Amino acid sequence: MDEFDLIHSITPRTIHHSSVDVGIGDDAALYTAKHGVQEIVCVDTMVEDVHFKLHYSSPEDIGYKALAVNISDIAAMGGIPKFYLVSLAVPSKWTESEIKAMYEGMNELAKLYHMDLIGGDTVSTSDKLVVTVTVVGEVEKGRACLRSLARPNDIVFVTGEIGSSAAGLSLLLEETNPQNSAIDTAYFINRHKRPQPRVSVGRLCSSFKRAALNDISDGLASELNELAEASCVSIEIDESMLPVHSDLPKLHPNWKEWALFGGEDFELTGTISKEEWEVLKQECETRQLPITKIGHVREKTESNVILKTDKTTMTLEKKGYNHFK
Ligand SMILES: Nc1ncnc2c1ncn2[C@@H]1O[C@H](COP(=O)(O)OP(=O)(O)O)[C@@H](O)[C@H]1O
Ligand SMILES: Cc1ncc(C[n+]2csc(CCOP(=O)(O)OP(=O)(O)O)c2C)c(N)n1
Ligand SMILES: [Mg+2]
Ligand SMILES: [Mg+2]
Ligand SMILES: [Mg+2]
Repeated sequence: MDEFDLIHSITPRTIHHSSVDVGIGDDAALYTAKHGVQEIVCVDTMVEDVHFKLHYSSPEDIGYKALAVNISDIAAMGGIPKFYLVSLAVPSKWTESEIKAMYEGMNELAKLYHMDLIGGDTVSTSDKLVVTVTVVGEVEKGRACLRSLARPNDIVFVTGEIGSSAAGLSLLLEETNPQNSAIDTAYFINRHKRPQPRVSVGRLCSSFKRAALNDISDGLASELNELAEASCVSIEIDESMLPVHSDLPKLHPNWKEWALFGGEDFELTGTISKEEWEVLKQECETRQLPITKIGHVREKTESNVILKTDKTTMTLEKKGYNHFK
């Protein structure tokens, strides 16, 4: 396989945004930034055997998720994703058609969000596949949903459902073997392989006076701790209010661990004032975007995050996925 042929073959024929002055083909990309908006830039890497295994992930799945997790970070800022760059370290055993299939997976999402591939890098590696995606997006000036914007008495919410991705991973790794054949295991596996970034909810949140957001990559507990730390507040959530799929408890007795610490839900969790919550909830309902109140924000105490169950009240530690633990 020739590196230059590959680059040529993945170069988009059409560009959605006329603000792209130079895309793939020069030393760097050029685009003209707009007035009145802030540019958002984020990058996330996925590594074979750390983020996915090849025996259950197709090249399309890998490409899809590598872009999805970055779009999710743009969503968590309340922004619109616009451009992406892809850096690949590919083991020599990969064929050109497998690499192109990875781009097909990315393209599925890029089409949905009218995003343009504007650059990247390609190198060979002797061992595992490494995919790094950078996404550029934008948000109206001053409207980003920063982690530091939570205030006492705010409502704490989460979109969609949590724990399903971790359940899917557990099924894929055959750590969970459901006895109940009525459970749609493919649903959970799909939630793990094909997370749906919550751009619409992020955009709605950015239209309110003040909303804090974080996307759930490392797990709800970890992300709520980050929100509490960044805003110098404490967050109290109620276990009985956590939105989970009705089959999740049937899959494993430890399903609550999946919901709180599993991660990779790529849902949004955040906070908003009580008054604005009522409007946000209504707007989400109208658009059929699932969103659930799970607790509220308090003045800072020793515990950053407090979990209330029917029996106890405890500190919810910043436990979850951690690359160096
Ligand atoms: N190796 C690194 N060098 C510089 N900044 C980093 C590095 N790793 C992470 N960051 C920054 O630290 C912050 C938290 O990163 P991370 O936990 O990966 O966020 P997320 O979960 O949203 O992807 C982000 O602002 C990110 O850009
Ligand atoms: C084979 C395999 N083992 C474990 C996991 C679980 N896992 C890997 S990384 C991760 C956290 C999210 O990834 P990270 O690189 O921390 O993304 P970021 O927080 O930067 O968005 C989780 C839950 C997985 N997806 N695949
Ligand atoms: Mg990251
Ligand atoms: Mg994030
Ligand atoms: Mg992480």
